[in-house]
Amino acid sequence: MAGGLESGEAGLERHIPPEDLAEVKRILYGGEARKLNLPAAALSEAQERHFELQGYGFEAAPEQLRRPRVVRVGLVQNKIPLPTVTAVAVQVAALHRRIEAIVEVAAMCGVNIVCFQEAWTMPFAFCTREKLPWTEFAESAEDGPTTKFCQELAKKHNMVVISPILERDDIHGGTLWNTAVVISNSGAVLGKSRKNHIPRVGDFNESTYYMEGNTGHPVFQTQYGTIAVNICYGRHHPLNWFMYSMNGAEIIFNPSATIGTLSESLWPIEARNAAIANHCFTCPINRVGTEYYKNAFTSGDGGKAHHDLGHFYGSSYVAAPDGSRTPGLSRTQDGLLVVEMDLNLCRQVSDKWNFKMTGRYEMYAEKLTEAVQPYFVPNIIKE
Ligand SMILES: NC(=O)NCCC(=O)O
Repeated sequence: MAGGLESGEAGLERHIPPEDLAEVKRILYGGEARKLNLPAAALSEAQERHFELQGYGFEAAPEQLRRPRVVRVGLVQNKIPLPTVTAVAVQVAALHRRIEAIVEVAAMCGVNIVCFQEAWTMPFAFCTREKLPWTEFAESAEDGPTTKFCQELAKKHNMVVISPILERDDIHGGTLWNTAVVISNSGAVLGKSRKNHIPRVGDFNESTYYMEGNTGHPVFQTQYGTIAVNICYGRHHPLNWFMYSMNGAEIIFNPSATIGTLSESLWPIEARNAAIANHCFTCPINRVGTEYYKNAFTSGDGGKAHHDLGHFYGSSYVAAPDGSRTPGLSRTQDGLLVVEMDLNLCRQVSDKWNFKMTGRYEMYAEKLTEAVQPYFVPNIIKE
């Protein structure tokens, strides 16, 4: 349910007495995030184009030997602009136009790396279990029309673009994957990262469509920092975040599609905890709106057949390695969140808390190797 609440933060601002608000935010959010001074032209374009624009910044302490490594990321959340019965090519074109308009504003705000929501070129139709027309939205990650479109955006705006799509892998028998394509600011395709964990919960029937990813935990060395993409349900797997971090990711994006009744109470916790545990920035992004399907589907739970998966609650935010976070974008509106961060904060927090240094990885590696064997005997001490 969307309910009447625009965002959790709006609720706090409305109901917490002004004299307590700063302390409440310190306890809940690790402090009041610094507001970015975004260009007036960008704010008015966002208003004109009907999306929310918010900007925040995270600082690091000055160092003697390293210059600040300041980067601006842009997180985009959006509704599907057309009904799901519209012709596939028309829906894709409308989404391209919508994203193009938002990315133009991101460029005005000096964004260096932009990330879109999971499967951004299509409705999140995996709940239906119907193959057509949904599999027709799948494209080549290397040279499909959406990748070409994003390459143009990247070159035009000198921006790294993370484009999560439904991938059709023609060199492997047309296999489908849920894939984030990472495009350098030069316009070159740097590579791709496939979704490792596929949900088996509620109406998220994604295993009907595509396979568990086989690209591991790649990180991408960009001009602006070392980045990785942990797609949606991978958010619930601490070891998945950890593996990207082990490969050196300083920013881990988490393009998602998830609904209020299922996960809204988990949303503020999981990515934020991953930022703390791995001394990195995390950027969870969720789509917005309710998407309706012509044919009703059931949840296999004896309940009534229905035409929608539920309300995608947006609320995209950024969490920093020191545990602080930005407010979330709206629960109901399209939005662009611009966040400036000094990546030096990652090592500074690591040197303070030493989670990487104190992690007993060799002990876990040895025991995990045993635990995944079929005849593993758990270490339980009995009387
Ligand atoms: N897209 C996706 O994996 N959704 C599953 C639900 C969730 O992870 O909250």
